[in-house]
Amino acid sequence: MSEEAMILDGSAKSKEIQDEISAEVEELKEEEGVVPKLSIIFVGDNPASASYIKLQQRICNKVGIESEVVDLPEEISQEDLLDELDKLNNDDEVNGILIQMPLPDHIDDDKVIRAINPDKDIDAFHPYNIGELVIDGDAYVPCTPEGVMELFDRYDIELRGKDVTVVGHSNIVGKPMALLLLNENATVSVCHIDTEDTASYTKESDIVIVAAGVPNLITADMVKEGAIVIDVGINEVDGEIVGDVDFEKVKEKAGAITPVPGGAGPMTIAMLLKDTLKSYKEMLNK
Ligand SMILES: Nc1nc(=O)c2c([nH]1)NC[C@@H]1CN(c3ccc(C(=O)N[C@@H](CCC(=O)O)C(=O)O)cc3)C=[N+]21
Repeated sequence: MSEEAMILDGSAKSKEIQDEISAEVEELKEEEGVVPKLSIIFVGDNPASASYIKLQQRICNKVGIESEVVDLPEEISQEDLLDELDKLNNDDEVNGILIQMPLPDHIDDDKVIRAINPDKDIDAFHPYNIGELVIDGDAYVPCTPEGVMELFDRYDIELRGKDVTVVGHSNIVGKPMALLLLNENATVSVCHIDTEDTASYTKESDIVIVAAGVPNLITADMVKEGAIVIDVGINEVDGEIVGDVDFEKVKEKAGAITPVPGGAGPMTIAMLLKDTLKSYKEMLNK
């Protein structure tokens, strides 16, 4: 029998990054007298969003980044939401803007996304930032795939020439993930809901990255011996948080694997902080 997979510890790496950011914020605060600020737009009262926002605010607080939640009622009109967004777009004290998803059904997500000031769009929802990613430019990258790349970097995992399969093709995870990997010269396949035989791709891959939102989607028979498996799924099953990978079985076969919780999630939050700090530094230089 093969050895168990190495656990890629997103929580530990996230703490490492938080310490680095905290030190830099402390230094900048002394020089500038102000700290970076993140504004979170929260429409409605989805409990999952509320708890995620609390987590973000706790970690912002820990590293010395100011955070505010702009709490808006579920029934807010599109126009009023755009007005609130515009206030943040034009507020010199606001460095990062995060629009908590999902938005209510009567709001046109696309209109809202296109209205974010791209310079403050730390989630990289705006087409400007996505376009820069396509040409490997210097702009914001969606936090979750950015966090996965940071995890590869901090574990010295080489991507050049590797066969990688991304399962899931959302605008905020799967697609930008594939572009980031391609920019590092990995050979990338993207599987999704209409892929006929996802296993035929994952079985041949050195690295499998899953962001589908389906518990136990990836089973041990679907991964190559020694492969690296990154689980981006966050699902609630019987009151517990689980990913998209059958973790217990897959870890017997994989070479390295991220746990849920404690894997991609904490890396996402670390990138949120990193990008808010980046915006702050860029706004100082303008
Ligand atoms: N505009 C926008 N940007 C987002 O980035 C965004 C969003 N909307 N809407 C909701 C999802 C969800 N999401 C999570 C990120 C990290 C954890 C995380 O760190 N979770 C911990 C577990 C926390 C627990 O146990 O409750 C972990 O994985 O270890 C969770 C959820 C970001 N999202």
